Amino acid sequence: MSAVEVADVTKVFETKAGRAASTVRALDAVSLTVAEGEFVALIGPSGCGKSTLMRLIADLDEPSAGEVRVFGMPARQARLERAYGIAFQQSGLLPWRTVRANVELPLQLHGASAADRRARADELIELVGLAEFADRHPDQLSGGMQQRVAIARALAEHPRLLLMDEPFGALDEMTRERLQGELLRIRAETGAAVVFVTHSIPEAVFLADRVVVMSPRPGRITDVVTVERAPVASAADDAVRETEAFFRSVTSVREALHGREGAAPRGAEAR
Ligand SMILES: Nc1ncnc2c1ncn2[C@@H]1O[C@H](COP(=O)(O)OP(=O)(O)OP(=O)(O)O)[C@@H](O)[C@H]1O
Repeated sequence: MSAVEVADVTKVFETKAGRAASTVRALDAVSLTVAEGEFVALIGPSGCGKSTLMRLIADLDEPSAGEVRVFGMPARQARLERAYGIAFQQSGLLPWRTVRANVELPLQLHGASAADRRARADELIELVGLAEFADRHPDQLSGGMQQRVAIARALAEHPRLLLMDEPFGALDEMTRERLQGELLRIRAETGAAVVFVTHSIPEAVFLADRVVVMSPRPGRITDVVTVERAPVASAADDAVRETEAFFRSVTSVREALHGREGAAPRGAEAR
């Protein structure tokens, strides 16, 4: 079974400017399959529909045509069964709650006992390296630490899928690279599939098994680059970033994104 199956999905938004109504075709016949445990990065120019696609997978909006399935279920059912965790660019933490209380929130909303909540939250806070900060409030943490809390919260209910929309977009480069390594380590521990939106080619290549390249609006999938892995000890190792294999994959994604003279798009299938 696949983690995510997007089949021939089109999304058209109706917009109103004054009295005139118009439509925006954000996604056009997009098909994408993400296997269980697979890490897929979505990359493409601003406005090409990456966030729209994520919102459709998360059932925060509905496709105009086509179908989204998550672990074989309709997107609505997957949301109700809490089959995935979400971390978006703004960490979305509640400022009046401590780190621990933020991580506990989804468990509390879904009726876990106080003792279970606390045990799970402490385990996750440890996993993201914030044990000393469990009783702090978000405004006492750096941006990178806040994102780690958001990731811990997304993992609270043992999701087999993480949906991440530019979660590291607002961070400085060093923090960002450190969190990328941490995300890979966490993913190796949890075995979760990840769909990850980014504007950064090196970030996509470092993290993903496959990089899905989208075209300017209306968003279509124009290329899928399978990342070449260098034979290093661990995928999360920073040394990966200096390997020939890494550079080759970066070049492949860059060419797919910016187009090669005379190269025709390879079609819309992701697999
Ligand atoms: N609720 C909405 N109503 C009308 N148009 C929308 C709505 N949401 C998105 N759009 C339009 O759909 C297109 C795709 O937007 P989306 O946010 O998915 O792009 P994106 O690839 O995530 O962009 P960015 O990289 O800049 O975050 C844009 O033209 C946007 O203006």
